[in-house]
Amino acid sequence: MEKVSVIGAGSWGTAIAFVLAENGHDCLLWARRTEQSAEINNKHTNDSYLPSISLPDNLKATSDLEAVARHGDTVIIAVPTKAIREVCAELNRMELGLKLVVHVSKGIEPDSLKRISEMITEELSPSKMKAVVALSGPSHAEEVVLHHPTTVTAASTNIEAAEKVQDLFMNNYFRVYTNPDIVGVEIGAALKNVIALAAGVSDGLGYGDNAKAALITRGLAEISRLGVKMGASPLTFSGLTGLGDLIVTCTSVHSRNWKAGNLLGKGHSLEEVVSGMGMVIEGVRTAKAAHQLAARHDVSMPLTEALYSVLFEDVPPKQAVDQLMNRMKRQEIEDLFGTK
Ligand SMILES: NC(=O)c1ccc[n+]([C@@H]2O[C@H](COP(=O)([O-])OP(=O)(O)OC[C@H]3O[C@@H](n4cnc5c(N)ncnc54)[C@H](O)[C@@H]3O)[C@@H](O)[C@H]2O)c1
Ligand SMILES: O=P(O)(O)OC[C@H](O)CO
Repeated sequence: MEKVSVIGAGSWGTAIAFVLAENGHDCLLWARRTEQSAEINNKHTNDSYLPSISLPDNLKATSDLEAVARHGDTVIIAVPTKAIREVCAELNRMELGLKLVVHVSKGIEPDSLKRISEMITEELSPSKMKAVVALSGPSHAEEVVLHHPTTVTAASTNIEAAEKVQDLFMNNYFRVYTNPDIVGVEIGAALKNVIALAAGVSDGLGYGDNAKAALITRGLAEISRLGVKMGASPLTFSGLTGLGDLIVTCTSVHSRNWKAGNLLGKGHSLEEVVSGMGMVIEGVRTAKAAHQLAARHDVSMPLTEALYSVLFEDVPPKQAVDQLMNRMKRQEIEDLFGTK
């Protein structure tokens, strides 16, 4: 059994730590607020994020970031994308040994257009990091902690590191594959949130399953088109972190991105939706990055652009749909991996 650190006690960090502790690992979880770490240690719950769930007794938490960072040979970062650099900069100031760094976040940084593993590599000195692995896939925290069968992918150019993460997590309800294509895995993970927001908008407008199927399949086409231009393998997008995560996030009642889109489709403002959620809606910030990436790589991403116009250009959702449906005619397959 291994010592593992998890940084971030939101829904996903807690669920990840839950799996590790159930696998018998000595897992220490960092919670920002001391009341939250006390709740995890004393009551074995984290009610603000995973109500009515009993956490394993062997799962321990603290609000001392340095103690958590030092604890494990493997350090898992589970904070929203916008907090990745800040957390890594703090880790970089600490006296730590060489760590295997895993991230479980899903986003792209606007302006720099960096993927999460790129941000981590920029912020953490090589003397602190053996390798970086992205753990990603169709996985809602709420279902993992009910032991519902879940499949994810550990992605790294360092295949031994990916296999190490696979071994840490695998059990009879959490199955982990490996993939060397970390570019494809991180692009799929980030951009599915943008399409899930659009799927929520569609449902909020009262559209049905035809529209949802169109969003998933044409969303996958534009994600793949961009990803391939960025150096990803096209095959990754038909896997768990592409199609798999797109399906779950566009259709699950648990998805914060879908819920946010649904409220937008029903006429709520972005400010209302973001302030009411109380948890991260990664797709909002990623939509900005995706809009910038489409321009940088000269790739057509009509669904992403439509969602962007609803979020940031005050285009009413119904008008965005009309514009999408009235675009110039295209061929379906030729369009898939073409440049425009
Ligand atoms: N919730 C899920 O089911 C799920 C599944 C897979 C991946 N993810 C991804 O995991 C990441 C984290 O999501 P989550 O669901 O746990 O979010 P969350 O909103 O439930 O929790 C976020 C956590 O990060 C902490 N945090 C926020 N800002 C911080 C900062 N500046 N510095 C340090 N800590 C900060 C918060 O205190 C909280 O503990 C996201 O990128 C999300 O897309 C979530
Ligand atoms: O709740 P969401 O929309 O942030 O999605 C959570 C996970 O990414 C689903 O795989």
